[in-house]
Amino acid sequence: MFLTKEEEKLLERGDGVSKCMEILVALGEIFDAERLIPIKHAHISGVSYQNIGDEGLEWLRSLNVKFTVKTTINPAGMDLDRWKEMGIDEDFARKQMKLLNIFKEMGAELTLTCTPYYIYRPSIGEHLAWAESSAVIYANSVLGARTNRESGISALASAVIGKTPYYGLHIKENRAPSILVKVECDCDPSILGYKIGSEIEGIPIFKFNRKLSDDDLKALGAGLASTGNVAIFHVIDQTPEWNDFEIPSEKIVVDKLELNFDCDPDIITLGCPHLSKEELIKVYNLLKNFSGKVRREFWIFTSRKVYEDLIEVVDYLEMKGVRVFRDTCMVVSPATRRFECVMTNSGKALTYLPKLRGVKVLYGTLEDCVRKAFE
Ligand SMILES: C/C(=C\C(=O)O)CCOP(=O)(O)O
Ligand code: SF4
Repeated sequence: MFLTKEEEKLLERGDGVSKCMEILVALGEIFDAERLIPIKHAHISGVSYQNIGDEGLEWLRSLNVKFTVKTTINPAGMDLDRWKEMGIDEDFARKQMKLLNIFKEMGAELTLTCTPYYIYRPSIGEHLAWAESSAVIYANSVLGARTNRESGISALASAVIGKTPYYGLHIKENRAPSILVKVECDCDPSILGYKIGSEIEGIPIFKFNRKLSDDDLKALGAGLASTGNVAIFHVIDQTPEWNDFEIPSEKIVVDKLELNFDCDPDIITLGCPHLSKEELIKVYNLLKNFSGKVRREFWIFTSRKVYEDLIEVVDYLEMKGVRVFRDTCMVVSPATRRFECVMTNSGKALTYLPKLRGVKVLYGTLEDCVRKAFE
């Protein structure tokens, strides 16, 4: 991969910046990138102390570097104000705060959400270096911005250098669909993504018989990326780049989805990815149909921005016994180990909770989840 004189000099410094350059050069060589390109925004995952532990914390501290572009970070392992209520112990909380202080000193905004696009909405064609697969696929598919599916470490290296190797989804022709998915059922987009992700190769373009909302597209992408190596999809008549390419001849038809999860939930959870304002209001409107408080643990996850923008809605949910947490989620928090069976409407959580937290899962639509909470 070609390096400018300035980029060569960064490699020769022998410090944390050189280590970040080495990571980008190694990536560039692996993927045969011709050069590095500047990025507007990096989003780093691997922020929960639960996921990176003491070694990750010490490596981060040893880098001793500063971010040179806008940098946001993924959820931590706890709500920074209500961690005791989540059942998090003091030792974990202390180490998580130490880790967040290192990110802050490096120049990250402590956004602690997997929905940075609700805070900074990238423009079409903008080059990013984002980790967090649900955010990556949303940026590429719904916004037409350009990022590869970065790891927490490669996103961090790009945040320091301000660049990323020019390969993959940064290049227009690599964003073309390779399979048409005709959807002939009124399927939950989250579960559609969850099922299709592992069944297809390449980039899907979907044909729906209805208009999908922004939240439907978010859920479809999160589900797709959780079970498959998909970082972009298109939807005919709906996503910004659907009409820039030929419609592929290869086609599958989806007319029904079968799931077989079964356990009695000791907690119901929503917000993987973090809920949008519209999704939080939807929960509010459903809860108004039930008298009294919920009868099971019901945890909702969203970003601080959405929480603060809808504080009256949050107050109502809390009055009904729902806990609305920020800064974290069931997948990356050790709080989840208190539970055995988690009910959720999120295809991504159905994938990651058993894998990363070792709990059983039960699928329900949003309406099923709210109803179950009162049973
Ligand atoms: C482990 C996760 C996030 C994190 O550690 O920040 C959740 C899954 O990450 P993906 O990038 O969606 O695989
Ligand atoms: S809520 Fe879901 S999408 Fe967001 S960080 Fe957690 S696992 Fe990832």
